[in-house]
Amino acid sequence: MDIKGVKLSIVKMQLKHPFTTHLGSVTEREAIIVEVEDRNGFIGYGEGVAFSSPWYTEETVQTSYHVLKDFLIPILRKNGISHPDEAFLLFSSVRRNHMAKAALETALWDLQAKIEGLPLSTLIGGTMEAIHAGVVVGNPNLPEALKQIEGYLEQGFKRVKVKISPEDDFQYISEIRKQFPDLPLMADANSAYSLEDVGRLEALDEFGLLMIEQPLGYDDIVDHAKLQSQIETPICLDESIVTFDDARKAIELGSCKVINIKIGRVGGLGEAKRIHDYCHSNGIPVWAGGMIEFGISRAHNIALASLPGFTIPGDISGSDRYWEQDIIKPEIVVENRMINVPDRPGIGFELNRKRLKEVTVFEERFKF
Ligand SMILES: O=C(O)CCC(=O)c1ccccc1C(=O)O
Ligand SMILES: [Mg+2]
Repeated sequence: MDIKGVKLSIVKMQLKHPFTTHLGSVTEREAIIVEVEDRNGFIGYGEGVAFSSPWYTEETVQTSYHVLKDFLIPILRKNGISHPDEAFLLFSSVRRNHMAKAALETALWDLQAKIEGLPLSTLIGGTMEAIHAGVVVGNPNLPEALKQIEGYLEQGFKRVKVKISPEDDFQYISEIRKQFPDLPLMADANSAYSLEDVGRLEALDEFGLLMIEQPLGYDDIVDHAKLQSQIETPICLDESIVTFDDARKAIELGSCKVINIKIGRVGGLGEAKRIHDYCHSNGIPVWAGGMIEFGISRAHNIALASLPGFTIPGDISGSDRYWEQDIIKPEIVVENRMINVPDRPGIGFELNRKRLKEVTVFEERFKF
C-alpha cells in the first residue's frame, strides 16, 4: 500500500434520543473519523468508536486520538504495510488500545478493497447479499420502552434487544413478554449482576430470551461459566471478549453459547474475522454488536456481518436510528427487515463532506 497521508477528524453529534444503560446515558456522541489516502487517490475510511468517557471500555476519544497520533500513525509511516492483514501484528508493540487500532486498521481494509475494486464484504469472504437488521432499546422507562418496541416492529426490525439491571429486570421483561409474546427478544446487562444474583437470572429463564448478554463482570469468563451451568438462557459475551484467546478460552470453559463481535473492542476487522472463523468452526453463533456509531463504523459492521457465521441479527440498524443526518451517503436504510450489503467497492458508502464539516470539532493531517 502506497500511503500518502492520514487525516483524523473528531466529530460530535447529538443523538435523537438519549440511550440509557445502568451505567449512564449517552446524549451526545463523539467519534474519530480516519481517512487514509494512497498515492493513486483512493481513500479508505475508518471510525474510532471509543466514547467520550471510559464507561464501556477503558478507552476514550482522547486516549484513542493520542495513541493514533503519537504511536500507530508513526508506526505505519515508518514501517509501511503491504496488506491490512498485517496491521494487528504491526501495531502489537502497542498494548491493547483496541479501538484506536481498529480505527486505523478498518480504514486500511476499506482502502485495500478500493484498490482491488472489490466490495469490502467480498474481500473478507462475506457470503450474504443482505443482513438482518436488529435494534436496541436503551430506555429504562417501561411504558416508553413498550412504545418504542412497537414502533420498531412496525418498521420491520426482526429482533429487539433491551437493557436490563437487577433493579426491575423481572417486571421489565415480563411486561414486554406480555405485550409481545413471540418477539425474538434479548437482554443486555452490561455487567450489572454478580454470582449472588443467580436466582434473579434463573427467574428470567421462563421468558425464553434469545440470550442474556454480559450479565457478570466486564473482564470475567470464569464466573460466567458457573452461571451458564445454572441458567437455561444462553449467555452471550460482549465486554469480556477482547482478544481471540478470550474467545477461545470462553468457549473452552463453557462461559457462553454466543459471542457478540465488535470490531473496535477486538482491535480490528482482521481479529474480528479470526474470532468469527474460530466460532464458526466450533458451532458458536456470533452477531455484530453496535456502538451507537456513525455510518462508517456501521458500514464496516455490515461487511463483517456478511460472513457466514453471523447467523443472529446484530445491533445493526439504519442511520436514522440515532441521527438526524448521518455523515455518509447514501445513508444506511432498513428495507423489508434487511440491510443490503453494498456491491460497490470498499465499504460502499461515501463520506457526506458537507455533513462531516458541520459536525467536525477538530481535524489534523499527517503526511507520509
Ligand atoms: O449501537 C447500538 O445500537 C447500541 C448497542 C449497545 O447496546 C451498546 C452501545 C454502546 C456501548 C455498548 C453497547 C453494548 O452492546 O453493550
Ligand atoms: Mg453489550
